[in-house]
Amino acid sequence: MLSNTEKTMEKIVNLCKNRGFVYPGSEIYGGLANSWDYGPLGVEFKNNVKRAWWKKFVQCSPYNVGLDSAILMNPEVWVASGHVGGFSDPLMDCKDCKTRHRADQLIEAQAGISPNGWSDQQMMDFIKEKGISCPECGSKNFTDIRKFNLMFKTFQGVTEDAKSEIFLRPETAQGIFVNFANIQRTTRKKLPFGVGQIGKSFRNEITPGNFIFRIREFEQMELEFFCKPGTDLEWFKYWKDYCHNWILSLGIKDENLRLRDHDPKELSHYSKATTDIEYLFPFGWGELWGIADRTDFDLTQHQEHSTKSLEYFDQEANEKYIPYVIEPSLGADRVALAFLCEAYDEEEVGEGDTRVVMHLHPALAPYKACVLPLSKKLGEQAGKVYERLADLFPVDYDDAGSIGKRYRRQDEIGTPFCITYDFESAEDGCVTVRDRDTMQQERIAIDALPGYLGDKMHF
Ligand SMILES: Nc1ncnc2c1ncn2[C@@H]1O[C@H](COP(=O)(O)OP(=O)(O)OP(=O)(O)O)[C@@H](O)[C@H]1O
Repeated sequence: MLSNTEKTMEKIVNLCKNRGFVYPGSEIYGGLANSWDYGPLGVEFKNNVKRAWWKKFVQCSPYNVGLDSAILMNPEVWVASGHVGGFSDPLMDCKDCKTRHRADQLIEAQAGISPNGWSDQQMMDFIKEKGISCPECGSKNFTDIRKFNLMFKTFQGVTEDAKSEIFLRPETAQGIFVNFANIQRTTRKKLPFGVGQIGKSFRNEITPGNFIFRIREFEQMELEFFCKPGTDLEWFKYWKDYCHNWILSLGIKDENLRLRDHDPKELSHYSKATTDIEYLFPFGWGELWGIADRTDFDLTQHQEHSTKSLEYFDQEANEKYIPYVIEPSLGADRVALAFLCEAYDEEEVGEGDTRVVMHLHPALAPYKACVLPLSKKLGEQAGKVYERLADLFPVDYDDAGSIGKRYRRQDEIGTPFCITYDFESAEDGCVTVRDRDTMQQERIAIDALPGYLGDKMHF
């Protein structure tokens, strides 16, 4: 089994392009930098990632409900949230090769420390003092830091003036905060409760890259969990463990994960505690999931700016207060990339023979099984097995080439089971099921297949 540092992004990206997981965006027009399209396998896979999140964070949680709020919001929302004034990255240009960089990322990459919470001046001083250099040309000749707002701006309606200016949301969370009172009133939920949402977000990133790790149009899976002030640190721990377990249960190894607590100097001014769950990508450690205790900051801001009360009446305590919020925020594309990196493997099978295999958890695999007739003559009966299963799960059908070649094609796209219909199948009502990971085969009754596959998808 390859370790994560032995895997290369090049091989993973090529597999994704060649097998229809992810294509470069607008490719026939020469592409659009850092935009990607999910192909036939990619859309199934990414939907499975989102479903797996929804299942555990909304469906199975006794506390949480879901929401799907609009991408375009009243611009005042972004004033209240702090995004208009503060959602910017520290940008620096290399005066020699003219490349553009994020000062915080240069420090992190070259000095190995996180400058979260530092002022621009502190970063500039540090860069000069430690001789941080341009990763492209090695020069130390940088411009001063300029602030660059990451929100995409456009216009609503026919007039393109300041009054019709509108933003594409840079996070889904604010849609939850502005609906807090609606949701609480209509569901009659008592604290603690949470609201989960999956949706597109847009950030005009200065340095996008590393395939789908950092893109300008991406999807987030966010939970805003509202609780009584004073209970927040307990819930912070609860959700941190819950997130960690979710990711382990879908096949990511703990050795490729690290939970990094922000130290007090690094914390945002409104946050009491923040932990990032980081993953060891082939290009190094990267943030996967940000989990933060945001106190009552967001609801207080919206209460002030909207002048609508966002207080909660606690019947038991007979008091009113603004709830505290715990926010676990995860990028769907970013965690999809982590699952792809984790799953990718090249294995020796027999002398001088290797196979490429994606060990995706069955819940995430684009196809749960592939039905293979041993001979084309068995196509009609095998087709019936396929139809029966296709009604329940996404499954593939392949009758081209030798069984060995067909297995390899399915291994490469992560199909966990290959189901061979052979000349005995009509008589004994059974098929041979081959397991992708162990390559072991077992004989299973056709009638038992739905239950067999269903059990394997559990996590
Ligand atoms: N440009 C992006 N492309 C893909 N996913 C993203 C992007 N920006 C954020 N995310 C995802 O959304 C999550 C929450 O967003 P958050 O604002 O906390 O990120 P961030 O701390 O700004 O990330 P980074 O430091 O990597 O820019 C991140 O942990 C990540 O999984």
